[in-house]
Amino acid sequence: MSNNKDKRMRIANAFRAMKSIGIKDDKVKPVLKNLLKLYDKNWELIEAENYRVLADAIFEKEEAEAAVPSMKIVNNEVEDEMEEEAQATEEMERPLKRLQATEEMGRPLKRLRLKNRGGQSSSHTGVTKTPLVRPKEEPEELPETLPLKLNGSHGMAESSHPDAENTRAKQQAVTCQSPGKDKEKEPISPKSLVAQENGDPCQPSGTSGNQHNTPLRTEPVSTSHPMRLRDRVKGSVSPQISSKERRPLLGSSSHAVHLQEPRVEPGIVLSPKQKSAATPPLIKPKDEPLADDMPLLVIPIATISPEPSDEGDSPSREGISRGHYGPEPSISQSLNEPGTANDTDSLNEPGMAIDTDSRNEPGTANDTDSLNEPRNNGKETLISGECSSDLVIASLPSGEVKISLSCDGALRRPDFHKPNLEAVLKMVEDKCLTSYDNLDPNFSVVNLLKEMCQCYLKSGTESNSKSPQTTDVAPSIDLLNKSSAVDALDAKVSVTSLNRSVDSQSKADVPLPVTPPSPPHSNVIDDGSQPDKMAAGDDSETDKEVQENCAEQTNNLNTMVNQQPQVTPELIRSLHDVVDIAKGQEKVVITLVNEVNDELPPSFHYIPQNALFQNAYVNVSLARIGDNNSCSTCSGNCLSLDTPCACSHESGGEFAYTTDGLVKEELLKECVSMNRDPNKHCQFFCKECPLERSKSEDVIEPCKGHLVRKFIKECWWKCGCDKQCGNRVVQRGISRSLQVFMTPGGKGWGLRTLEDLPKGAFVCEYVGEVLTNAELFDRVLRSPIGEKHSYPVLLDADWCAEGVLKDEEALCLDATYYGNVARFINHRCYDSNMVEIPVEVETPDHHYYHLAFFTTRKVKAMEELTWDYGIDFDDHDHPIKAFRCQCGSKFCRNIKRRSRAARRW
Ligand SMILES: C[S@@+](CC[C@H](N)C(=O)[O-])C[C@H]1O[C@@H](n2cnc3c(N)ncnc32)[C@H](O)[C@@H]1O
Repeated sequence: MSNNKDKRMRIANAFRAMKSIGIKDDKVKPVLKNLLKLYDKNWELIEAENYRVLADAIFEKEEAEAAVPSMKIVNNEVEDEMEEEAQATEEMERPLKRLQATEEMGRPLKRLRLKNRGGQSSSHTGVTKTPLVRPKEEPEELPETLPLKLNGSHGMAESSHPDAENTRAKQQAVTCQSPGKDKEKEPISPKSLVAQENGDPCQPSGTSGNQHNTPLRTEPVSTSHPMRLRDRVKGSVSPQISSKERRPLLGSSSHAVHLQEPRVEPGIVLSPKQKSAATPPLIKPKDEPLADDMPLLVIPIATISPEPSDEGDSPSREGISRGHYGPEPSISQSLNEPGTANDTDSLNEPGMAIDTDSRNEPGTANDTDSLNEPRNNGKETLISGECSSDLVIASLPSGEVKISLSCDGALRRPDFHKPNLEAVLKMVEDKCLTSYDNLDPNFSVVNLLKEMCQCYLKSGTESNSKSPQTTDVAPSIDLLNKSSAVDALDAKVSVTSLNRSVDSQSKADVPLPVTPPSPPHSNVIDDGSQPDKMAAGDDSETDKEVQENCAEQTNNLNTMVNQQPQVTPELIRSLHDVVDIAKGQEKVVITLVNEVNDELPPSFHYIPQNALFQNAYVNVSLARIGDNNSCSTCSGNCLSLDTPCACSHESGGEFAYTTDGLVKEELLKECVSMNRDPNKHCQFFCKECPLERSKSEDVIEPCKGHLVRKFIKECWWKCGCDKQCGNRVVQRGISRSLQVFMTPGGKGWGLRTLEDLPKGAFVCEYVGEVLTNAELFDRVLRSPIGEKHSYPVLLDADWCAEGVLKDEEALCLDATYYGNVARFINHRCYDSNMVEIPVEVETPDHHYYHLAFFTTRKVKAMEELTWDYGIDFDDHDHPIKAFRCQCGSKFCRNIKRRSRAARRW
């Protein structure tokens, strides 16, 4: 990448990063310029910690501008001096637009390689029984880059001509029978192989010897379920590890932008799970729409609670907010007792909202309508001697700080009516002015609170190495004590977090979280009905379960722990990510919530589209797309044509999507059935399986079989239709409202929908780095002990197209370091509510395709989205131990295994 391009890219990325946390471009520009100058164009400093320096500088500039109006003049002077930066600035918008355009087109961010290759085929196998998969026709134009064909002895694909298909079908051991019958017949071809690693960290779980001994089992038997590449247990992997140096680096002169071997930045390594912690409810109300520019999610950072007058009991020293006058509550009491305020009615000062509300359900800092029910059905009674009030400060990563004041004592008075907020403030100011000699006559509570926010932010970011109990918010406390606002609020102030401290001492002090982990079945949100019913789209049982689960989820929102935060850069960054883990790269904001423990958002790079790693070879040349693979004469929406255009050939002459953008029933059913009952579907056995070859080139095991998958083919660049054409669904990206959340059932993070989804709806694509299998194996084997590789997916849906796939053609996706929301989708045995379907977009070459998730039935808002990884829990010999499945499905394969084992015992 040239310097200029690099620079433009970095500028664009900086803008993008800021945008993702709600900072507008015009705010970024001058600050970025100044920083570039200040750091002598050292981008690393600016990019570090997700552009923290830049974000801080923008915040500081805003603060300074509020206080010092001449700030802009300074900037102008700098601007004059920085001719070169000005030039760079002019270019800032362009790369952004270019990037956006690229992303909209749904293609990988990188340019793909052009190089000769062997064994290519543009056609799908004709062996499938299903009408939706048709042989594709060979491109009419033969580009220079058209790969060389392999010779027949390797069983290579030739063309989609029926004869050729037949030939290939013969060359391939394609079968619709149990794979166990055929696998032993497959020749092992060790010739011309170089030594490869042993160990099998990523062997698909459906490929065990066990499996072949039990061909009638109903579990998936092919390797086409990518998630069978299991989490690796380091110790169990053979030490005879090969290195990738033995593999030639192919296409090193390629135009593709290659990712370097990613490193997980030490600064964002997650802290171990704090089992006894609970985080605040970060969720927005499910029925509120997400705003594009301003996420509605409020992230409660701190509660400032009036302390009881007895100083000796100060909870601030314990890192625990009491939030009440009167008897000291337990932590769990303080969660649900009055003490934290919601913000319903606000007086919106610029950049700050001060909310006073005495009607809200205490204990919640979210502005969640569903939680704002009056207590006791609105009938409040005065409890003599009890009075409490809380001040809650919540901040959005965009910089907006929200302060909520809850006056619980008022709730208890039947004669209470909501006063005018301005009058209240005026009263407070007057009181302060008359009570204190040394106050500035210009003193105002609003300014005081503003200051408090600033001090809070500053102290939070400066208190890394200090004890969270005492130092995080000391400046705020000092400020308030000095300014007498404490008295104005008729209380002293302690500051606590709604999140849990990672400090060991407070761990000991703080009770266990209030949200207990659910047993496997209690967290089942998906339908647990009979498979046939599922396939038939019977959603009635589902609805009931979903409602129950929604109620459960909503109830969980009421649970919140007032605990001390350790405000670290990691926490700050993760809070940024909480608002939109996609960092503005998707059309929708994707929030993240953790109502279960204090685990921070995981560390990975969000990418909205696949990115090539090193050796993976994907040919997307336009020349490969022939007239039979595109509809150049179409215009507008292909789905509105009387006669389906050429792009429907792949799916048997009719489009895969309905006019509503949903996958058609028949195709959906077929794909679901393929996962649920793979033995009923066509499987094929490679002459020389790339997967086995990746494991060991010394002794290549016979292919364990792959399902012949059905493809959806979408219109693409050579087509005449427009971007809104109904045959372009996956390439338009995520459009549904999704949320990453911490599952209560021990599955870690999961993905859920915030809106009702119809059956057949596109949810998201599985996005990650495109690797060769060999690269993946190397990566897994080299990964540090304890680092889990839970995110690989095989792209083997059409490996049957050729006899021997070259290394660089047998691809997989790894979302461990770079990925999208799909990396959070958990597994559910058998009756998952999503199914993966391969989608052809930019190349007819099925070595590479998009793996898209579609709903298998109606899915209710707040339901967890799941898919069946196809894990074989009976594969005891697998070097990677499968996780203990907590899917909660009635058909859980792991539960069966466990109960079988118990019976044997
Ligand atoms: C693709 S990741 C899914 C996201 C993951 N839960 C996380 O927190 O990042 C796959 C990993 O999630 C966990 N997982 C997924 N489904 C599960 C299930 N049904 N039961 C238990 N753990 C599961 C396993 O640790 C698995 O290796």
